[in-house]
Amino acid sequence: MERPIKHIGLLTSGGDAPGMNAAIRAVVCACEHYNISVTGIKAGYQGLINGWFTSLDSHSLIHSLCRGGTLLKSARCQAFRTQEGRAQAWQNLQQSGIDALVVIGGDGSLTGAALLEQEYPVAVIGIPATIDNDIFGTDACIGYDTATNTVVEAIDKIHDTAASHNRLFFIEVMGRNSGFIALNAGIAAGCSAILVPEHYQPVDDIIERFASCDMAGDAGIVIVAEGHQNGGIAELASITARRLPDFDIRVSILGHIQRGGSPSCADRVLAGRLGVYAIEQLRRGESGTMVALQHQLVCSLPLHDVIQQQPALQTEQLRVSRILAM
Ligand SMILES: Nc1ncnc2c1ncn2[C@@H]1O[C@H](COP(=O)(O)OP(=O)(O)O)[C@@H](O)[C@H]1O
Ligand SMILES: O=P(O)(O)OC[C@H]1O[C@](O)(COP(=O)(O)O)[C@@H](O)[C@@H]1O
Ligand SMILES: [Mg+2]
Repeated sequence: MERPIKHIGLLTSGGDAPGMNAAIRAVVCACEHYNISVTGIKAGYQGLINGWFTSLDSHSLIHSLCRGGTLLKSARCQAFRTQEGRAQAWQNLQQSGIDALVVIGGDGSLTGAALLEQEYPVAVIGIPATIDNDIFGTDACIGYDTATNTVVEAIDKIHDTAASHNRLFFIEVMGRNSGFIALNAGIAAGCSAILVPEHYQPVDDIIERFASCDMAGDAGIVIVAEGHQNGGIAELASITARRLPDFDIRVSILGHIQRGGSPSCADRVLAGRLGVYAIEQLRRGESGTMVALQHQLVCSLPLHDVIQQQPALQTEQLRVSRILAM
């Protein structure tokens, strides 16, 4: 039984991710298709609390598909973590006549969405978007494919100079608590070693790996997720330098270039499919769920299941990464 959703609110929250604009566009196009009006909420939950609302239509989103970042802007908002903050958010939704909220964001944003849905009578649906790819229940999050490609391109370039100078590079990539970027970019860029937060690998393993290679005359790249468990990347490099004095070692932190840029084809298509499906699920009366991709098909699952679990790195991929490391 379809329920009459007439007016939705839409926001992007947490770290921006390439493809968020494509998701905004998909939601707006689906709403126009199904005669639902859309209010854009600026700067995530901060704008929801402060009432930073704006109208959105598909004409205002021409050319947005190829742009990184988010036209709605994003934020990390402490106030939404409090009951008072969420009460204010609910009041603003009610005053604007919004009967469903679509949240595009990462694991934190989806946690906030689940709480709001639990506490107040408003339909809420989540769309997974984070370069970290650390959301349970979906094969991919919007932004991850683009970010990983950005990392691979950057490492390929560093590899050129590393090889020319016979240097060993430690390259830090994003991933506060998750190693998806490091693992997959590490495989794709042919890194010598991959350090991820999920699996502790002692520094000794890295040192042993290079010491046994007689590497003073060759290049090597160690890719390190920022959340890895061996201290900072600078410390990692300096321990290695002390133990392998013949090696010419450099550190490179890729930083926020990983979050920007035009979204890949895969991210645009994912955003399009999930955006449309989110509106169709709301029309079917669904709430408190996240739309997802599983085995190449769109589906949805309860937000509570999503936020209580962490997606695991596949052991098969870890094994492959070790076999392919040179
Ligand atoms: N436990 C929580 N309760 C309520 N709101 C939360 C919670 N965790 C995160 N949020 C909200 O979601 C926002 C984005 O979360 P964050 O973890 O920074 O990014 P992401 O959604 O990309 O993982 C936070 O700034 C906060 O407003
Ligand atoms: O830009 P900020 O606020 O410093 O955040 C950096 C963090 O955001 C991310 O890029 C994305 O994380 P979220 O999707 O959880 O926001 C992390 O990889 C990184 O640790
Ligand atoms: Mg997150």
